[in-house]
Amino acid sequence: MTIQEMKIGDSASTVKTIGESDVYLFAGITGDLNPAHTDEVSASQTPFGGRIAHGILSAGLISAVLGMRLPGPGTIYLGQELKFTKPVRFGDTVTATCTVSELLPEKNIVRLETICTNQDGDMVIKGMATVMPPRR
Ligand SMILES: C/C=C/C(=O)SCCNC(=O)CCNC(=O)[C@H](O)C(C)(C)COP(=O)(O)OP(=O)(O)OC[C@H]1O[C@@H](n2cnc3c(N)ncnc32)[C@H](O)[C@@H]1OP(=O)(O)O
Repeated sequence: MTIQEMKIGDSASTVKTIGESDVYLFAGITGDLNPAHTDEVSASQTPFGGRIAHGILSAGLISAVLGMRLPGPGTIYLGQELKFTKPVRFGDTVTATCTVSELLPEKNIVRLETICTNQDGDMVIKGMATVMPPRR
């Protein structure tokens, strides 16, 4: 979508269950082998009581919404604020939702509220994205 086709309140989502294989693939791709994600014995001694997903793996679903749905293909990601408010555990189903909150047509820039929730409706990530939508 171009900025002219978007309006405040427009929203899009994607859903994914985050499995152990997703976490291990992400660890391998990024080199982030933090025991919080990869060592059940060590992670069982943390306040979370077991392994949790990388926060930025779940946040990647926000990028998927922006690049594939709203605004969609051709979007340039300019910035992202994130707060990780609850852990994502192996097997959790995360829904990432992006909602248009500000349109700056003179700069071709859009700001969107970005929220991820789990299958219980708990917010696991909240933040704001800044993007440049395709011009046509
Ligand atoms: C290197 C990479 C590692 C990873 O990827 S780890 C995976 C990603 N991270 C997570 O999954 C963390 C998810 N977040 C949580 O589970 C919870 O969140 C916490 C356990 C960290 C804290 O929760 P609680 O113990 O209930 O504390 P509270 O009462 O919510 O907050 C206490 C103070 O801490 C501030 N705070 C809490 N979370 C955040 C955050 N995400 N960003 C910034 N500040 C935070 C609050 O404001 C507050 O402060 P005030 O008492 O002054 O109001």
